[in-house]
This record gives sequence, C-alpha cells and structure tokens, in this order.
Amino acid sequence: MKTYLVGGAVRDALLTLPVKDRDYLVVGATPEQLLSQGYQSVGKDFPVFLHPQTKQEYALARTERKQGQGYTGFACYFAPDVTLEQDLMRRDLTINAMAQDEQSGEIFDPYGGEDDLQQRILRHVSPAFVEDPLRVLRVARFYTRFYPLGFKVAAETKLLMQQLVEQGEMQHLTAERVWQETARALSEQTPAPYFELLHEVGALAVLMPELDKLWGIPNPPKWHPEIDTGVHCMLVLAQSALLSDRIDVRFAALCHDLGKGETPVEQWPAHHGHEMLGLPLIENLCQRLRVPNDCKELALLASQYHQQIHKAQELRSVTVQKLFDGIDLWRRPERLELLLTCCIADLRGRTGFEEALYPQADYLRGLAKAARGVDIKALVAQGFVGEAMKEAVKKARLDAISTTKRELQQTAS
Ligand SMILES: Nc1ccn([C@@H]2O[C@H](COP(=O)(O)OP(=O)(O)OP(=O)(O)O)[C@@H](O)[C@H]2O)c(=O)n1
Ligand SMILES: [Mg+2]
Repeated sequence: MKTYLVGGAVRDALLTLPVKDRDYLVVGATPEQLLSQGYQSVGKDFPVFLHPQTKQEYALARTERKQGQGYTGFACYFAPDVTLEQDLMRRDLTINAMAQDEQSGEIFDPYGGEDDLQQRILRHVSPAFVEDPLRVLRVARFYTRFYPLGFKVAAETKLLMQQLVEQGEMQHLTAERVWQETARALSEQTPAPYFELLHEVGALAVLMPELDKLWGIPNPPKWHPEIDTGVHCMLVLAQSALLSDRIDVRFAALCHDLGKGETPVEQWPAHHGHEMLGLPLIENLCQRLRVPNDCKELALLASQYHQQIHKAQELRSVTVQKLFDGIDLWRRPERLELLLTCCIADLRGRTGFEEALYPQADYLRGLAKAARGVDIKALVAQGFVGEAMKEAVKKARLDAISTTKRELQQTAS
C-alpha cells in the first residue's frame, strides 16, 4: 500500500500558495486493510477514511464511470488493482491531477499538470471530464481564483464545457451545488471571471438566465461608456470586490440591474423602472438557487434603491425618510453602508469612472445619523403613546432630516 498527497495541496504548493486542506490517495489497499490499521470510514458515496492520528482524509484509488444523467449517475470502482495513473485520469484538471509520494516526496505528473501550471492553463485531463457536470462550475471557479495569476482555460476544455451544457447536463445540478460553487467564486479576490466564463460556454443561460440576458442590452453611452449591461454588471461586481469581502455585498452588486432585462426593446437604451422590475427576478433567482436570505435581501434593496441613492442630494426629505424606512435603517443601521458600497461599485463599474468620488455617501450618512439621533425617550417623557407616538417619532425624524439637509446643502454650496 502506498499513500500520496493529491489534488489542490500539490497544485497550491507548486504555485507557492498556502495549502489549506490536504487530500490523500491510497493505492493498493482494501477498505478492510485500512480499517484494521485504525482508519475510520467516513465516505458515503466513495471509500474515504480518516487517518488514525492526523485525521486527514484518505481516499482509496478509484475509477468512475458515468451511467445516467445528472450527478448521481456514477458507478464507482475501487480495488487494490486501481493504479495511481488511473485514479489521476478521472480527475477534472491536469493541475489537479498530480500526486506526491508521502514517503519520498517525489511528484507524479502523468498528464502534464506542472507544464500547465507554468503556462497558466486550465486543461481537462481526459474525455472523462464530461462525466461530471459540476466540473463546468469548478473550472469557472478555478478560473476566477487563479485569474490574478494569469490563468486561461484551454480552448478544447471550453468545448467540453459547452458540450455538457448542450447535452442539458446543467439542469441536473442541485441548487445547493450551484450556490456552493457560486458563493465560493463570489468570495474569491476577482469573482467576475467566474460569471464571464459561464456566460461564454452557455452555462449561465441555464443557471442564471436573468443575468445572462443582460449581455447585448445597451445603456445610454453618456452614463455608461461601456454600453453593454452584462459588461457593466461584471465591472460592478469587480468594483464591489475591491470595496468589500462580503458575499452579500458582491451578490447585490451583481444583481442590482437585473430589471434591465425586462425593458421593452423600443425603450432601449433607457431603462425606466428597472429598479422595481428587478425585484421579482431576484426573488425567482434566489428561490431557485436557494440563495441565503442576507444575500437576497440586500440584492432586493440594491435593486430597488440604487437610483434613488445615486440622486441623494435631489431627494426631498420625505423621500429620504421613505428610503430609510424601506431599508429599515432604524433596526438595521448597518444596511446603509452595505448599500452605499453597492452604489459606489455601480458608479465605478463604468469605463472611465473607476476612481469616481461618491459624495452621495457622506450626504446620506449625515442624514441617517441625524434621523437616528432622534431622542425617543424624550418623546415618551412628553407622554406620547401608540399611534400618536409613531407619528411623533416620524415627525421628529423628518424634522431632523430637513434640518440636516439644509445644513449640508449650505456647506456644500
Ligand atoms: N468534481 C470533482 C471534484 C474533485 N475532483 C478532484 O478531487 C480533488 C480534490 O477536490 P477539492 O478538494 O474539491 O478541490 P481542490 O483541487 O483540492 O481545491 P480546493 O483548494 O478548492 O480544495 C481535486 O483536486 C480534483 O483532482 C475532481 O476531479 N472532480
Ligand atoms: Mg481540496
């Protein structure tokens, strides 16, 4: 029996990146042998074991054959006669199909993974790539993760991704897997290439048609020199990632303009009312992919309010108050900052606007601070109760907004 370090740990070490999780491979052993040596069986679908001391994961070498459609149609073959080469062959990318002998440290690289690492290429290992549709998303995720290092996807690998899409395999992925990969991609340093590649190979049209549709829809060149709405959304996502690590902010930035897909063609390049038109699309997308609530809620607010926030200084005091009510500033004060971040990303996600300032942010922060500063205890002390109290709070907040608005506009002029 021999054990090897495989997959991401070997890849990341060769890239001199920090190694997070380590996957091991066991060749020439049976499950009984491992159990008798104190390994613990943990695999549900595949023979995977925990090392008795280190508790790291050790998988038995295996081959896989796909039998039906979808993610469950696998037949898994494992036996002591499955070789290292055979196990590495069933893996997704050459850079993930290298193994390092645990004892000698020697690297086994039968499919040219180290070459591809050096040339910065994501390339499938073998035609067995198409046996797992999740790999379309994995390749996009690795592309987005290694994008800052200059990685590209091999043309022949893109063809296989397209083939999986055309065969209808994307429909068989569960919502959980799709969101899991998407959330991981959203948390990478540069998340946009994930969506760009999925768009290019046709997978986005299946998984997120609301987003995919935006490519080819124009915006007014005066505000959007990049013109194309899909391109704009990718730029906004990229800018949001420069401003925040949070997935909810990045997801909201990604979805803020979905409503533009609903504009009647005769109205292009204007998009009147896209803020509200986006809401049911976001609801649908989030329900379909089981997107967590924090992401969904922020995306809905970003869609609904981004145009108003852009025009902050022109808004009347009552409208500002409605905006604050709408985002529930009173109980969720942190939301204003998150939405402002989305709006800054929206502005900067336009060609030539990458460094643009956003005075709307400080302006609204000032009004929010004043409105939240209303002394509720003082109103209680004045004897207000029930509806009258509600009205009094509302009026006091409106007064605070109006007063601060005048002050801020005087200092600005
Ligand atoms: N659908 C999949 C999932 C995994 N693998 C193989 O299993 C290894 C381990 O999978 P995983 O831990 O998901 O990926 P890593 O490459 O280790 O990357 P990460 O840094 O994200 O863990 C991969 O390298 C790849 O060889 C595969 O071929 N196809
Ligand atoms: Mg791993």
